[in-house]
Amino acid sequence: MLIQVRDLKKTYVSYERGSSFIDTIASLFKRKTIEVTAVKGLDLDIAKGEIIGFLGPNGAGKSTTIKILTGILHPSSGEVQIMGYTPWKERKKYVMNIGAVFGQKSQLLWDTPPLDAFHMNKAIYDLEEKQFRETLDELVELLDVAEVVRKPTRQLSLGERMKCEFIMAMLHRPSVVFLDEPTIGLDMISKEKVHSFIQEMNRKGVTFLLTTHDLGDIEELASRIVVISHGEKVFDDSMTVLRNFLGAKKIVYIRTDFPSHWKGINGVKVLKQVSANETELELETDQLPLKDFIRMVNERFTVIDMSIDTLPIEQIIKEIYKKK
Ligand SMILES: Nc1ncnc2c1ncn2[C@@H]1O[C@H](COP(=O)(O)OP(=O)(O)OP(=O)(O)O)[C@@H](O)[C@H]1O
Repeated sequence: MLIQVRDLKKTYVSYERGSSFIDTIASLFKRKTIEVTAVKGLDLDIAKGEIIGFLGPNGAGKSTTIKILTGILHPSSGEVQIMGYTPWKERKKYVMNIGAVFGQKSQLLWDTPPLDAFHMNKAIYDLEEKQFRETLDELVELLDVAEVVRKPTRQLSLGERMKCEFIMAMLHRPSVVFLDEPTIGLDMISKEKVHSFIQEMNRKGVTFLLTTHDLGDIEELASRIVVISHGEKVFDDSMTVLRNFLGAKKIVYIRTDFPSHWKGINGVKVLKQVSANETELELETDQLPLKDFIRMVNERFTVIDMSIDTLPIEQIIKEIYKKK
């Protein structure tokens, strides 16, 4: 295993501050502690080459976990082994092997071109000139930013800047890359570019842990989904299993030549009567298999139009969040 997390716990301890003057004075003598357990015994195994979609509602403990895995934060207890390193113990050596991209935080320098920041990283990571050149040329070509990297960062569009953030994170050829909301604020085309870049890097063997609230990122990229809620893992499996989480449900839109009636049919629920002849249905295929449903529809109605979809992933994730 490339990443191994065992019974990871993190409790933050803070002190309650009084709101009144008297409370403030009193707190100088006796401070009331507040404990928040952000991560409550997390186990996680990630193999080389996986792209993990790491999801959870606000306050679930995602950032806390990522901070521990990148070595920024010490856990309260538990073990983490990433490529043989314990991140918070051997941070200097460890960071040579990892990269990170934060959608909301820049690693570039505002007033200078990204190219200067790339050279700064070359010095920090002590990269050989030849390797640095080769990697830089490859990344610049892949992301199509030959002109962009020469302009001051403050003049770049968000999409251009994000591409440069990726170059910054990948120059030292890390094996594991942590992505935190890497497509936040990007338009569809820039998102696609970022997605295909991540996929290309993944084909070359890079493992990604992707934290995002954007389910488009997850659907496009993740080979496995890990969901945490209130500091505990509530789901860890493939996208296929996730899609079947609420049972084998399908959403059927159907337009018939005359008004259709669905009352009393086992496994069929009307979600929306779009118009007299158009209906949106939820089909429970455990109770009424798709082939039987289609046969029944053909016997009863003349179908003008029909579409059959899986449940929207948003709905499934919402149910998983509620699980805890
Ligand atoms: N430095 C801190 N001191 C005290 N409590 C903290 C601290 N950092 C985080 N917490 C608390 O720990 C819990 C988990 O927070 P965390 O930031 O890890 O969640 P998250 O899943 O990343 O949320 P979001 O999606 O909103 O970024 C929250 O209840 C939060 O208030």
